[in-house]
Amino acid sequence: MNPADGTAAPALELEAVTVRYDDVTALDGVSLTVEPGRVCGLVGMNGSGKSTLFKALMGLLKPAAGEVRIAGLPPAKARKAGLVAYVPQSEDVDWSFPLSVRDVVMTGRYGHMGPSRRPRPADRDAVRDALARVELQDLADRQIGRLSGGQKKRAFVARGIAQGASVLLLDEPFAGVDKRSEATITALLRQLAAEGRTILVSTHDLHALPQLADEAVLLLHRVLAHGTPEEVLQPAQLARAFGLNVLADAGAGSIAADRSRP
Ligand SMILES: Nc1ncnc2c1ncn2[C@@H]1O[C@H](COP(=O)(O)OP(=O)(O)OP(=O)(O)O)[C@@H](O)[C@H]1O
Repeated sequence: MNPADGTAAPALELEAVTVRYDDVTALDGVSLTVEPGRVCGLVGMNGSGKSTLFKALMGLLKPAAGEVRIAGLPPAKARKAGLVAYVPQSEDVDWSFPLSVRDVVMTGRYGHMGPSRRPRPADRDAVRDALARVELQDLADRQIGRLSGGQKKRAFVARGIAQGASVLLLDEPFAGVDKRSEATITALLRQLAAEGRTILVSTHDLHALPQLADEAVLLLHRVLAHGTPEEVLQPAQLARAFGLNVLADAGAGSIAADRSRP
């Protein structure tokens, strides 16, 4: 809540945020506001700063300048309060870790447990409900690495649901995922937003953006455009974000920029 006027704070707010890795400026004065209950698609070429933006929102990277707030709170406080959940890129997860799907979802409850981390009935109920929500209840005992790409993403979304997060950050949930799983995850994210959660999701699938997102951001270290998916997907905007090759692709009936990445 905004104490000044009693209105709800934006779900996500960045104000002139600059993040540097030594001499690389990954984010350069990024300002962005996303209101509660929205799905916002984050689009940009490889290296444009999307993962850095997520890490800044999670408080994992400290901006050299500017301010980040989640539901009006600094990221560390929002994270401690369990308000924000992160679904990382698949490469950033050790899938050989000996945890079942249920165990992974249970880690979302740690903030609700005491220091012993012993699950109580309320924690088990929350995990069961979250698994049902993403339709993974039948695979709950399977080792997490033995899921398909789409199922792994759903397990992490379930972790965020069990946590009770109001903001979900998803870094390329559709990478390496087939079209059917992509549709399932899209429908799930839309339902979660309809219930009032806020979703920021990076994606390379520009064709699917209008079905996925209420609004979109085009990033190239700065915010090049922020508007409806239709506004953001204008060829002139895409050319600025991706270079001219995307225009040639669009002419050939494909605007899925750099999907050929390894
Ligand atoms: N740990 C790091 N040390 C140095 N430079 C980094 C580091 N992480 C990212 N960068 C650089 O910061 C810039 C933004 O990287 P980031 O990973 O945020 O991009 P991205 O849009 O998520 O890319 P991708 O689509 O490939 O995941 C790039 O130039 C990248 O090389």
